[in-house]
Amino acid sequence: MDKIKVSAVSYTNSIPFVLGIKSSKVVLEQIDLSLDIPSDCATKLAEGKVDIGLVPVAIIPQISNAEIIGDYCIGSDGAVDSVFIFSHVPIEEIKTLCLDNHSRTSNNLAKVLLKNYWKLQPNFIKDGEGEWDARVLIGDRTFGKKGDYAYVYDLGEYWKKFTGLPFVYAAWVSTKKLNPEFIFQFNEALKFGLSKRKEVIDQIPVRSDFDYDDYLMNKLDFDLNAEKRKALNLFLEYISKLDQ
Ligand SMILES: C=C(O[C@@H]1C=C(C(=O)O)C=C[C@H]1O)C(=O)O
Repeated sequence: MDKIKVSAVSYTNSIPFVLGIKSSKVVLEQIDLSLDIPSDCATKLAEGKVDIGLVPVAIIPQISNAEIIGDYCIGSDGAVDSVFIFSHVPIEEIKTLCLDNHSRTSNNLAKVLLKNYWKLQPNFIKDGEGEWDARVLIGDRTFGKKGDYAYVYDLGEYWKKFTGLPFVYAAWVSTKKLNPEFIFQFNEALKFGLSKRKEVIDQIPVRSDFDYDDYLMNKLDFDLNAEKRKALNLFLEYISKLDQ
């Protein structure tokens, strides 16, 4: 039987999921797993190169037959500590915001908040396209960087201020009709990985400028509950009203 192709995010936030998957013999023998930056997870799922991806939620409307599977996601309820607008000037003075080429969700979250919460209209550029006074940065590349910028805006925190809701950055999405038994086993593997977070943290070399324990245990919130689904639908609605 053909293996189910799975792409997961290659960042620290996904280590518990990956550990859970790798610990499940029954899941492992049914899949081919690759680890990719979020924008590549998205492209691989959109192009049919994988059947399941831990994909940035912003791309879900562009994928036909997309179905969220399981009970877990990469989310936060307030500040997440790895999704930022880093700026050299106060937010209302930003002229050009450089987007993060690893991201799909957080680039859109920045656009949604700038338009609807801060009521601002800066220019947006891709990395490498020119000068900027502020940038979106996500994932491990943000660790230890907060001190490098005069103004730091955690987008999970501002989404919560704006809507009162938690946020979903990435979810497990499948494009293939999967056997419910496999989905159950996959979900159990994710749950097991999350239960081993303390062990995961013990394996990561300590750094003085980033608190892995606080990040994986408190800031990230992996439960795809009803509030997060509500937030996800609201976010997708806001994205549909952006002039892209
Ligand atoms: C919280 C995060 O969630 C992520 C943010 C994503 C995005 O902006 O597209 C996609 C996947 C997740 O890794 C993060 O990477 O810091």
